[in-house]
Amino acid sequence: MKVTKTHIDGLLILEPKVHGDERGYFFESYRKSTFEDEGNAVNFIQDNQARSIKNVLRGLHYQNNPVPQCKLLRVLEGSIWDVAVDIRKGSKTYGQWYGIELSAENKVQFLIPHGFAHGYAVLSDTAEVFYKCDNYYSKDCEGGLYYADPAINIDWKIDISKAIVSEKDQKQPLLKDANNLF
Ligand SMILES: Cc1cn([C@H]2C[C@H](O)[C@@H](COP(=O)(O)OP(=O)(O)O[C@H]3O[C@@H](C)C(=O)[C@@H](O)[C@H]3O)O2)c(=O)[nH]c1=O
Repeated sequence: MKVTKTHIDGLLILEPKVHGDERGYFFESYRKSTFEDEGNAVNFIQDNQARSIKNVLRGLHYQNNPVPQCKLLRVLEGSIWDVAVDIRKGSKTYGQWYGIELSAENKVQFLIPHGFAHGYAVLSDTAEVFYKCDNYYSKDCEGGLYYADPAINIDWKIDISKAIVSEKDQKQPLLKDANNLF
């Protein structure tokens, strides 16, 4: 697994070594020691899978303390533009976002630690997204930010006027009004 750091501390890009042959391919999709080697030991305890159609935009979401979630994202079918926003108060990159295309074809994975809001937009006709989490889902601790907050100014790589967004996500607060950040 090739691990690349981004300019935002803690966000990692992972690229598995794919062994191709006449049968198809094989790769290790998860190896715990990868994160230990990075000094970032994570104990994943929940897996999620979501299917979406083109232009669906999910997010921005995070979970508050005491159950923050570290997420390891990958795409099983199609492609998405995956975005993490640094919401760690005091971080030198607070309020900044990082985006990366994850697809079934490129097999890239994205590690989003505690202290980030996360969302993605679907670029392909359909996309099947799979992610591991290090804490269980807690409805009571859900937090969110408005995906089109001008202060964050995310380029979602889709026509935002065509974005398909849940009712909940249309009403998420702006970063300046969110009072439960990290
Ligand atoms: C996230 C989650 C949702 N649910 C339920 C709640 C609800 O009835 C239904 C759909 O939930 P949502 O609308 O919140 O699903 P979704 O908008 O896909 O939420 C996800 O968005 C991405 C961007 C993330 O980062 C994830 O952590 C998660 O928040 O599934 C669970 O049972 N377990 C879970 O872990």
